[in-house]
Amino acid sequence: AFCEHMTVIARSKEQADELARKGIELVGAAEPVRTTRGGVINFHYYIEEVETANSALHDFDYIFLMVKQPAITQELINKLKSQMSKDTYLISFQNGIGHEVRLGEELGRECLLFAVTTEGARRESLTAVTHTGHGVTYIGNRGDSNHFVNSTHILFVKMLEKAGFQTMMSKNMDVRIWSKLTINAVINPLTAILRVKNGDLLLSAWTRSLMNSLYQETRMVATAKGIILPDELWDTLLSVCEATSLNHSSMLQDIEHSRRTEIDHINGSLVKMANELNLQIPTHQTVYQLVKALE
Ligand SMILES: NC(=O)C1=CN([C@@H]2O[C@H](COP(=O)(O)OP(=O)(O)OC[C@H]3O[C@@H](n4cnc5c(N)ncnc54)[C@H](OP(=O)(O)O)[C@@H]3O)[C@@H](O)[C@H]2O)C=CC1
Ligand SMILES: CC(C)(CO)C(=O)C(=O)O
Repeated sequence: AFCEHMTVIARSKEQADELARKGIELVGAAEPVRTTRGGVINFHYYIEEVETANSALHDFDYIFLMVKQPAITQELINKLKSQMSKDTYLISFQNGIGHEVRLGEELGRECLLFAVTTEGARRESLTAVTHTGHGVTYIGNRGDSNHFVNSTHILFVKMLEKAGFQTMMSKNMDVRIWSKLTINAVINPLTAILRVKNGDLLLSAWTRSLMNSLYQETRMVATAKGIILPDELWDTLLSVCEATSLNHSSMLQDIEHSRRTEIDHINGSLVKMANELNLQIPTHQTVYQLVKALE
């Protein structure tokens, strides 16, 4: 990226040391790319030794929170709090729903921005990552859009653009979060349960019918929550399946690698909301239980 200083916080000391030695390698790029820009990127690590090892971290303008929802532990939230000044913004990149309420309660809504992205990335090793697909990233806050007057955000978006990420500020983040939630709540559990690629869901009338039930049930919950989803969302969902037809969805990959999935924050959140609203969403309930059983 084109910023003065960047700190990457890795999971372990081993990873941070490897990154400091080798830089980040972008696999599959036209030309070999390694981010070893001396003095610009620092690599730190999280966990046990964190308090002493990283005690110098502070004064970030923006923190990109790019972990899966189950990784947002209380410990991580406390750590984030300790690294934020009154001028720091935290940008939360998670799929699903639930994190926005929790982070808002813990960190305060005024310092929070949300990102919904269709960029694709996959970590290949401790230091290598593949950019699996170009997309668009929308960034904004939820509810009222006052923060958008902030000119620093405009510069920040320009910086992301310059680094090759198509980025836009959005005043409509609730709808964007819910639209992405709908797409993930349909494609992810079905591909994980059936162990098929995204495009395979389109090949059978049975899977299409399951997709449509999940879709209609999500719309029902969204409407009850006051979220007006776009009319064309079903067509968008089918296009995403086509455009990513050869992909293993992130949930299928998690199941294939025996990792915890984000099901609790995707279909699980919808089931919880439906229960609170006294709505029946049996297809979500069933896929939720099946993915939990697979986990
Ligand atoms: N990948 C993609 O293409 C897209 C992802 N998203 C969303 O973005 C979020 C992140 O996804 P993704 O990048 O794929 O997830 P990954 O799990 O692949 O990557 C997250 C990384 O964060 C590390 N990590 C977890 N906890 C900590 C911590 N406390 N300190 C430091 N590092 C930590 C993990 O380390 P370790 O592996 O060692 O646990 C892992 O390497 C998810 O909510 C996903 O749904 C949205 C759109 C596209
Ligand atoms: C849109 C989709 C389903 C693409 O694979 C995705 O976001 C995921 O795998 O989590």
